[in-house]
Amino acid sequence: MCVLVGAPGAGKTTIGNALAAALGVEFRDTDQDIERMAGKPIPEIFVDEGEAHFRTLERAAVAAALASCPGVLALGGGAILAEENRVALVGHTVVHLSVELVDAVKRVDLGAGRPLLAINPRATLRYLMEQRRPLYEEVATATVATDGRTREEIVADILPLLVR
Ligand SMILES: Nc1ncnc2c1ncn2[C@@H]1O[C@H](COP(=O)(O)OP(=O)(O)O)[C@@H](O)[C@H]1O
Ligand SMILES: O=C(O)C1=C[C@@H](OP(=O)(O)O)[C@@H](O)[C@H](O)C1
Ligand SMILES: [Mg+2]
Repeated sequence: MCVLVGAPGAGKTTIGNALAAALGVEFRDTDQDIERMAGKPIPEIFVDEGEAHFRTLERAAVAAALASCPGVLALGGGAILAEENRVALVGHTVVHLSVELVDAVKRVDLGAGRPLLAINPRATLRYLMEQRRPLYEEVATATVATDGRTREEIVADILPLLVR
């Protein structure tokens, strides 16, 4: 199993899908699992129940996804904030998809659905990325840079990192 971590806009969901397709294995994304568990989209969970409740659902989703062992698993950008999740990742192949602020801002601008970035996405992303970078590095067994690179180039970089 390969777990993808990184900042919002790093491409975890996109690259995870492409990587799983290239390998012919199952793809899971904890954000999609959380939406299914909650029966509503992530922005609504934040509005109705708050971030703390989202993080509780996220810890359950990470534990369940790791236990079910899909071929490729994308985590939400903030999943590594919980020590419980960082501990659960030990022993797995964890790839940090790194991204600099310029590309991350461009990419998150492409889509809605990230409640933490609803207001002033650039400043918020800069803060989140500074706060979290050491945690992504702590859990990662490898880092792949995504800036200015195509999905195909990134997938090609990840494939040799996977022990079969
Ligand atoms: N390497 C890339 N180059 C250009 N755009 C990308 C790349 N990877 C992802 N994207 C785009 O960036 C946006 C965010 O990607 P997403 O996979 O949702 O990131 P994450 O799950 O890490 O937040 C999407 O619109 C996606 O199509
Ligand atoms: O950075 C975060 O705290 C979050 C990132 C999102 O996932 P992506 O990193 O896939 O955008 C999603 O889990 C939620 O909006 C919270
Ligand atoms: Mg995602």
